[in-house]
Amino acid sequence: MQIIDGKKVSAEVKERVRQQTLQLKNDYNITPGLAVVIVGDDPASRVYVNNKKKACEVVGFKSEEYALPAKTTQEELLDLVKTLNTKEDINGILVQLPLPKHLDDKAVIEAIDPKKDVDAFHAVNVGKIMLGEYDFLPCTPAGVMEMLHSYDIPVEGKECVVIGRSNIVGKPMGMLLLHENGTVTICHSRTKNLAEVCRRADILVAAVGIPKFVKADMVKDGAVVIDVGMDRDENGKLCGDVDFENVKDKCSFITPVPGGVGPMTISTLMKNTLKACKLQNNIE
Ligand SMILES: Nc1nc2c(c(=O)[nH]1)N[C@@H](CN(C=O)c1ccc(C(=O)N[C@@H](CCC(=O)O)C(=O)O)cc1)CN2
Ligand SMILES: [Mg+2]
Repeated sequence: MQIIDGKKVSAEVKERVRQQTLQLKNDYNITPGLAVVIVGDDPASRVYVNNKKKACEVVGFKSEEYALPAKTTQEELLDLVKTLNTKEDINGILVQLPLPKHLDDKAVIEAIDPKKDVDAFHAVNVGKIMLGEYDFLPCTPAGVMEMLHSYDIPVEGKECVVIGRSNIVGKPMGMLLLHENGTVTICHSRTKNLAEVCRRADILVAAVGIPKFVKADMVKDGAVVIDVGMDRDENGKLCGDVDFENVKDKCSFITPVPGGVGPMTISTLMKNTLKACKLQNNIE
């Protein structure tokens, strides 16, 4: 059994982005810029936003934070997004989710210029992913693929089971596995015989949002288990969707929480921002 080290792979990705950013600066005197928008004071969102700004510093990007109060109106938020769409020194716009309940996240995402949508949440980018002709990939699923590549884990012809069908993770995750010729099943709360379906998986991706949901009897011997969960256990400790301690010995590879998929989400965001900058400047 091997534990997939997301921190290590993420650091490698960021180092590649840093080198390319240096090159961009040398050749064209251009520095990629990312705008990070956070509304309200959700403590987890604050941590993620800080980590994104830190990552920008590491790779040599400019970052701008727009921290808006929880009572911000839909109109105010849309106005900010529209302003950022036209800012020349901003190549990527990221609105941290979840937004406070009174705000319509769909409308906000659709207001982002697709060329600056470094989360790849906009319908135009989602459509391009479906067609396999994309500029950006959504950060978490693309981070998972990067981990599989980094550990030379083949997808072609494998039984891939994704638990969860969110627009952010489950659905695009299935699509990316399909692009690499995996045989993909997406499970959800109405799936019958879920444990049986999961036991078929050579690659099992858990993105349900329920702490320690995946138990040992749902995992085939030698499976690759990827845990996208970011949950809290009964003691309030950070854990994933996989019952790691009881599952790990059945796996060939497994991702831990923390230190697995989470850091990959942020390094993919750096890749996307660099790509957005290059595309907007007609480079490559
Ligand atoms: N606009 C977006 N909103 C959200 C996204 C997203 O990709 N775009 N994803 C998640 C949150 N998220 C990034 O925004 C994210 C979550 C977790 C991590 C991470 O590195 N986690 C660490 C543990 C951190 C901790 O101690 O709490 C780990 O797993 O090691 C990074 C990014 C929802 N919103
Ligand atoms: Mg809402």
